[in-house]
Amino acid sequence: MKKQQPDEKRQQPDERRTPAMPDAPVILSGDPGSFPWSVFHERHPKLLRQVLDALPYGPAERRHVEQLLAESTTGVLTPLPPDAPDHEQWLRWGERLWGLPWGEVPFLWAESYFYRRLLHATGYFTSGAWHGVDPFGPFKSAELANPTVDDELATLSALLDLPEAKRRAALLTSALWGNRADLGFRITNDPGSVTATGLLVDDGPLLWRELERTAGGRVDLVADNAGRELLPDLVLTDHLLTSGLAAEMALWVKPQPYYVSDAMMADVLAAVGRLRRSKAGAIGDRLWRAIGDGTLTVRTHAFFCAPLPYHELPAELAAEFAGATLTILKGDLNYRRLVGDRLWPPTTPFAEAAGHFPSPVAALRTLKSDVVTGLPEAAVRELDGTGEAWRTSGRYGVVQVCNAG
Ligand SMILES: O=P(O)(O)OC[C@@]1(O)O[C@H](CO)[C@@H](O)[C@@H]1O
Repeated sequence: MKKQQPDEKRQQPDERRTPAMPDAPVILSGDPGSFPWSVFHERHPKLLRQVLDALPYGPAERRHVEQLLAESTTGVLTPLPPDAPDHEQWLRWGERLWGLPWGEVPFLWAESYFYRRLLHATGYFTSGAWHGVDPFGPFKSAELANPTVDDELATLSALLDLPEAKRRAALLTSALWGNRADLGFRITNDPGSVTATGLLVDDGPLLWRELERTAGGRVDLVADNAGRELLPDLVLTDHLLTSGLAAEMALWVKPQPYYVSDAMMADVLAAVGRLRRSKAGAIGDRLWRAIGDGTLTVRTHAFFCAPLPYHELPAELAAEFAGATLTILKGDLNYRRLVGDRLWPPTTPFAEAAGHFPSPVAALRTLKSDVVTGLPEAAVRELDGTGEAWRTSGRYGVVQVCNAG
């Protein structure tokens, strides 16, 4: 008999919205040598060292961070303390998982919980001096302050002068490859050595056709990383609004620090401010006004830091997305949550894995984890033949669309 995977035991909240998931194995992180194992045993130790170097946390916070590292690499899952504001919520999310070694629960679940525990260790939710201090804040600020960002913004601004077809392709390309800029990924990958090589699926033309077909509606963009990824996302947002392809936009961000550089409201404000002080100042000013008059709403929800796939969207969030003419999901983690963090055969049709989403959906994603769907068989054969870690190298990307009319 097949061994039951931990997240198969959990009751699905709404069977009507949850298609029968095929039997692809859920990704776990306990296998030495696997990518998820390296995240816990190589990436996280470096990350925690950088966090402790970047801010003068006191002995108690430092001790808690060291304890988290030990627990998440060699220990078992223990719940948040009872006075944590989301203690009950996590107890439910982790039902039947508490007490298991971290490597034996779904990778997506364990990574999400790691970031939540880091906030606990650094006092983010505890009343006291460190309350509300983003442990990744120094990295995010340093990235935006980098003088090379000025050149990138000048280039992005110049895209708007290109002829329509070229402009569209360039805007998507910038938003897509901007996803390589995530700070978590760069902890174990030298950005200089990672050159983008290939778009494995390009549904870009279909995406623009869908935007034209539904012009005048509300387009949602589920952001991923702050800084260098969010800047091109904002330029794309501005274009969709000024061109009339979207009458309104919703930009969904994380409610709290997560996966190192994931964008929160504070990061949106910092990025818009950075745009306003650059050669792309006109774009920044338009976005500022759009936020002010409600044409662009920045939104968030606790579910964006939940350890669950989008098959389990809470009803109120599913209803919000159902009102979008198109939802654009950025990045690797959103992709994992959209299709389910499973070892799908890479030729599994994207629509089969993503068709449950409440609106037409487009994924702009650089491949930085094992999950992938919708690839042509010949491409998979060729990539496998290279011996390269193509699923996790950040050198490949996809633009995939599903549920379009
Ligand atoms: O969502 P993002 O920012 O594109 O990527 C998140 C990421 O860095 O985190 C995971 C490993 O920690 C991988 O799935 C992926 O590489």
